[in-house]
Amino acid sequence: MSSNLFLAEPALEVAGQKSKLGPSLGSERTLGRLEADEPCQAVYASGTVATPIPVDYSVDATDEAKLISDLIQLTKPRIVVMILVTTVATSMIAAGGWVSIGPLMLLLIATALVAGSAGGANQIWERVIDCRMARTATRPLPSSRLSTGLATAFTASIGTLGTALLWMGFGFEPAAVGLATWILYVFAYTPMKTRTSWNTTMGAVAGALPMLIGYTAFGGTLQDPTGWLLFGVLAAWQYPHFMAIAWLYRRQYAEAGFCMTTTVEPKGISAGLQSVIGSLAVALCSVPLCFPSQSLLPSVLATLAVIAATFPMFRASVRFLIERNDVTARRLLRSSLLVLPAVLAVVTTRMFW
Ligand code: HEM
Ligand SMILES: CC(C)=CCC/C(C)=C/CC/C(C)=C/COP(=O)(O)OP(=O)(O)O
Repeated sequence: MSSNLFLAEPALEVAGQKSKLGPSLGSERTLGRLEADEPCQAVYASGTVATPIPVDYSVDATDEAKLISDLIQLTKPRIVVMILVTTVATSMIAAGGWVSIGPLMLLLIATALVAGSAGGANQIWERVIDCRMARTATRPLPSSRLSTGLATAFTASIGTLGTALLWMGFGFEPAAVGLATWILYVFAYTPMKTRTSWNTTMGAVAGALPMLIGYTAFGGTLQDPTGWLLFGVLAAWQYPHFMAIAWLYRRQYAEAGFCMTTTVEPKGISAGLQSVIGSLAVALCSVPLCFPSQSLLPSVLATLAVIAATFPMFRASVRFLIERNDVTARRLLRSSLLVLPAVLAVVTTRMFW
């Protein structure tokens, strides 16, 4: 099914509405292949035209600060920070307790560089289609505050440096996992976004693989079930996390031509069901992680804590399934961002008992 079905949905008030993008997007440029670094004009459904002003970075220190800010924005820093939170947890779980601060800092820097490079490569790939969404049109590339050449050089440099640091500091496995994550995110997930709503499953795999970077860096191996349970927690978590987002931005996704669950099934029942099942799966993967040793009492207490930690996201998912609107979706998104660190905190704390 194409996302045009979504546009035909009268309940969503965009029936029959064609994208109002300027002609330069369709005729002069091919999606994903921007010939020149010209600023795109994003014309939103409301008719508002956004034409960002390119910045000449050579002028003064303020512009240097803007350049740095744009380079940081290119890396999707908030996602990177959350990945680092998971890396701290998985490192301690693999080590069975505290880890030395020096190696941990090196691991966090290396992981941030590889993850930031993946986010940058994704934004380079999507620099034209990102013009079509209000959410992404003001990013540094669509608005031509950053040139594609500079973004590519930066992305390649930090990716190479991060992979080298992972390899030299922690060996082959974490570096290979980092590289595999990068490749899956950039070359599998990113092109799938405009083709099939299964892209979320590919995104969930790519998004969860970094769990195995921290795990293998601090003594775990890819053969350990614990590492894959941690992978399962993050893979499952991404369904409620993203289904809320897919609902909130469903009109923008549809107008831009992205194929998401909420554009192929605009009533949102599928999104709601995936959120509920994802939330249950988070708990299901977390419980065995509460039993790292024979001692029963701490394991049972940790199990209760992990169920309590997951519950807000489960409840928000059920409410979203029953009543699909922006309020329930926003609550679900907010709870997802709190529940992941909470669950990981419980599972990590269990290592100290
Ligand atoms: C299928 C996988 C995923 C998809 C499609 C996805 C998509 C998104 C999108 C589109 C946003 C922006 C929402 C907005 O602009 O309001 C977002 C926000 C966020 N995502 Fe994800 N995400 C995924 C997985 C992950 C993973 C693996 C992490 C980290 C472990 C993560 C962490 C975050 C965080 C922290 C935010 C909040 C950032 C903010 O406040 O803007 N996401 N996600
Ligand atoms: C170590 C390493 C390589 C880590 C990389 C992990 C990583 C970047 C995970 C992101 C997960 C994800 C699918 C985000 C959404 O991207 P999107 O393209 O849907 O978001 P957008 O629409 O905001 O661009």
